[in-house]
Amino acid sequence: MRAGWPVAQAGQAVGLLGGSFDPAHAGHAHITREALKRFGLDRVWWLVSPGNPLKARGPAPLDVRMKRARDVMVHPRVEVTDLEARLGTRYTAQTLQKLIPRYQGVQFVWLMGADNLAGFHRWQDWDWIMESVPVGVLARPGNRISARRSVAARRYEDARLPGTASQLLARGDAPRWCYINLPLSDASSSAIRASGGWLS
Ligand SMILES: Nc1ncnc2c1ncn2[C@@H]1O[C@H](COP(=O)(O)OP(=O)(O)OP(=O)(O)O)[C@@H](O)[C@H]1O
Ligand SMILES: O=C(O)c1ccc[n+]([C@@H]2O[C@H](COP(=O)([O-])O)[C@@H](O)[C@H]2O)c1
Repeated sequence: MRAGWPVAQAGQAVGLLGGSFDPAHAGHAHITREALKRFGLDRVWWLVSPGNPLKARGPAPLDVRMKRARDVMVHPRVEVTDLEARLGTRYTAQTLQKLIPRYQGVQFVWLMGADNLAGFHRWQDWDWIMESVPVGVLARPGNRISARRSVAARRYEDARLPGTASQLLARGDAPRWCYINLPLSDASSSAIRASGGWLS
């Protein structure tokens, strides 16, 4: 593999946290540490997106967001990556379609905050994602009810693991997903941008 590609061994469980990270903040670091522990993951890779396909506004340059992300997330089992730029993908399903065969034997787990579960059914090939990798959802202030009532939560109700069984998320076949409660962080990139505290 080319230098710069993250490394994982067959048999390991790797969580993928995709985001614009515009900018990365303490909430991202918090849910990442929780996901490592609660979902029994070996590693987490942050996928710093070249640009969210559903957002009209372009983000700050990728190298600037990567640098900030590496400053915010310092952990021996977490890697900040530009994998989507390397793979030439912007949609999550396409990213997974390229990543899974590249890392044979690695069990990927898609991670996201509850706000993203609420709108997950608008993602490209979202049901393919559900059928292909376990999904770990992390509570976020204000999104509990919309996530619970979402199209994805209702369609895949039978595939939901209770929060008390979260350690099993990566240890079985998709579809399986798990919503975990955790101490909430109200940090958000949009609030940081609105306060002018980023790139000013
Ligand atoms: N405070 C938080 N609590 C739980 N999940 C979060 C939190 N902040 C971000 N996330 C999750 O992290 C992932 C990447 O988030 P993203 O880069 O979009 O940051 P954001 O703060 O949600 O940005 P924005 O405010 O611009 O929407 C998403 O799955 C999002 O749901
Ligand atoms: O694949 C899609 O259709 C899709 C639609 C919206 C968001 N995503 C992914 O969701 C992650 C969070 O996006 P964002 O912009 O809210 O940080 C990021 O990895 C995006 O690529 C993916």
